[in-house]
Amino acid sequence: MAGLDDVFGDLVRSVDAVVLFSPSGSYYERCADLEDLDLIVIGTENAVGAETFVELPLAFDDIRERIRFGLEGALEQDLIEDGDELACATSVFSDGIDTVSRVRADVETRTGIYDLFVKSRAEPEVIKAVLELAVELGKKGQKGKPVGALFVVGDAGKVMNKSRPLSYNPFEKSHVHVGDPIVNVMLKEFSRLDGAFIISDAGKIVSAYRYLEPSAEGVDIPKGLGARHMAGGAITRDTNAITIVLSESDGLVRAFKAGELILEVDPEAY
Ligand SMILES: Nc1ncnc2c1ncn2[C@@H]1O[C@H](COP(=O)(O)OP(=O)(O)OP(=O)(O)O)[C@@H](O)[C@H]1O
Ligand SMILES: [Mn+2]
Repeated sequence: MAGLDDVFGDLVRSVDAVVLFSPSGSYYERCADLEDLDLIVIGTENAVGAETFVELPLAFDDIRERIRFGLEGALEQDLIEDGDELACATSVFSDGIDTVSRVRADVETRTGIYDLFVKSRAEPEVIKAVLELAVELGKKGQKGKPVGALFVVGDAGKVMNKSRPLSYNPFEKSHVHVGDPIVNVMLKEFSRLDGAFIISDAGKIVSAYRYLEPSAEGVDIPKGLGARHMAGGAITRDTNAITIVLSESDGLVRAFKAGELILEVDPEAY
């Protein structure tokens, strides 16, 4: 007679590594005792002090995104290899780990999402802060109305050369940075007006109200989107900046790098 282990055991049979997403301390301890198995912890912070850790810039509500991002990071850090079979344990319904997925590491399906944070010119914390701001802005809108915004992050000198002012720059003589709560309020306020925000590698707000004039050819953008996304994509081919774009029309937040659409998230899902 077959037991449950015979059926579900296949999920974890002869995997190359166990990947724990934000485990509790006791869960991690239990797994650390498993013999002959590589153990990788992935999460927004290394709360259990794991030896082998991959940082997530966001908690990623969508499980597939969470696992995909985490595994891209693990591949990037050479913790796993193409073709490795992995037992990924994460929480879906509760706070604790309640789900195991068997996933095959595949370099072909790499989206560049990990690259976006870790291998861009701008600091990962700056990109993370701008992404969080765009998600927050997308969630709440501006006084209840949907709002669009375009943030160009990194390589600011070159971006300034490929853009022109639409209005006076309220950040002209200031030395303020993204992530600072007061600055975030200001950015939200200014997002009602036209143009792009230009942010330096270190997160300094260089300018608001910039009209981007990239010389790069148009890039592929999803149907229904227009000039904001086209310019936002193209400037990343022209410069080493990345862009984070909140769409007023469909409410999604997108990130572009090197002319490619890398990330698409629904603010409502966070
Ligand atoms: N080249 C540009 N540089 C900076 N901002 C731009 C540029 N082109 C358009 N925008 C801004 O984007 C706004 C919306 O333009 P448009 O509707 O064509 O873009 P979109 O890609 O469809 O974005 P959305 O989904 O938010 O409507 C414009 O009002 C303007 O503020
Ligand atoms: Mn539009």
